[in-house]
Amino acid sequence: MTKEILIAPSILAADFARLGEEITAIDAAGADWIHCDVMDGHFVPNISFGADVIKAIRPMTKKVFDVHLMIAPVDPYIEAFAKAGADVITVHVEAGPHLDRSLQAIRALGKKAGVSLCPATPEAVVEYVLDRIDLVLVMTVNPGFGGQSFLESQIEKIGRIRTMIGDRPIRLEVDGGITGDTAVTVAAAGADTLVAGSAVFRGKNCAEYAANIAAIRLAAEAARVTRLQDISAQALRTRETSRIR
Ligand SMILES: O=C(CO)[C@H](O)[C@H](O)COP(=O)(O)O
Repeated sequence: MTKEILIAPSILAADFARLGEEITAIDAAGADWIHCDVMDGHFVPNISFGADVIKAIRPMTKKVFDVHLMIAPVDPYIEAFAKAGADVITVHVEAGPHLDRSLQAIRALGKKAGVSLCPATPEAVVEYVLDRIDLVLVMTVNPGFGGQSFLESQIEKIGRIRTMIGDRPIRLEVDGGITGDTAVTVAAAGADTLVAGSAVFRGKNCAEYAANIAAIRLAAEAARVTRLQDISAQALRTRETSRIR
């Protein structure tokens, strides 16, 4: 069953010159998590910020810091991000070399562990780490830049991972091109945690950030409820059919 929708604004789209104020603003605007995109110019073709920046902004909010590491190698840096104040640390399947080892290292530091898949990566790998993770992050754009268009090709993958997760306490997060419209699509497919950069920070101030977050949440929550009702109705129909036979 999908959990209630969480909205995680990506600070990649924030005004870096006023990063502290931007964190305070999205906190007040109703962000559930703060999504931090760490890029190394090697695993992805862009450089964003590192552990020192996360440490500097950590005191600005009590909200969960959801740290998405788009870096390779990743293992030598996991501890630095844990110490900087990350609550959830997500690593890429493609970053290697040993995904299982990276996930164990994150949990050994007392943090929640996430695994992320680029758009062209099949989901089968998730099955082998289900007991090591708290989150799966499906990239709905190729990682590296904000403001890209949502890739429809990921919708079925989201649905298959939802089925794979079942009732486990694992969040299913999506990242890239999330707007009010695509929020409906991903929540209908089973996503419960939505990262949004441009669609939140295109606002000019806290009130506009709040309106943008609320619009995405409302759209996604309605789709989630419809999805759950459809599943219940289908289960009921299956029970009725088997009773009649
Ligand atoms: O991880 C990312 C890119 O690698 C960004 O978080 C993602 O693209 C969100 O930005 P937007 O909502 O503007 O698409």
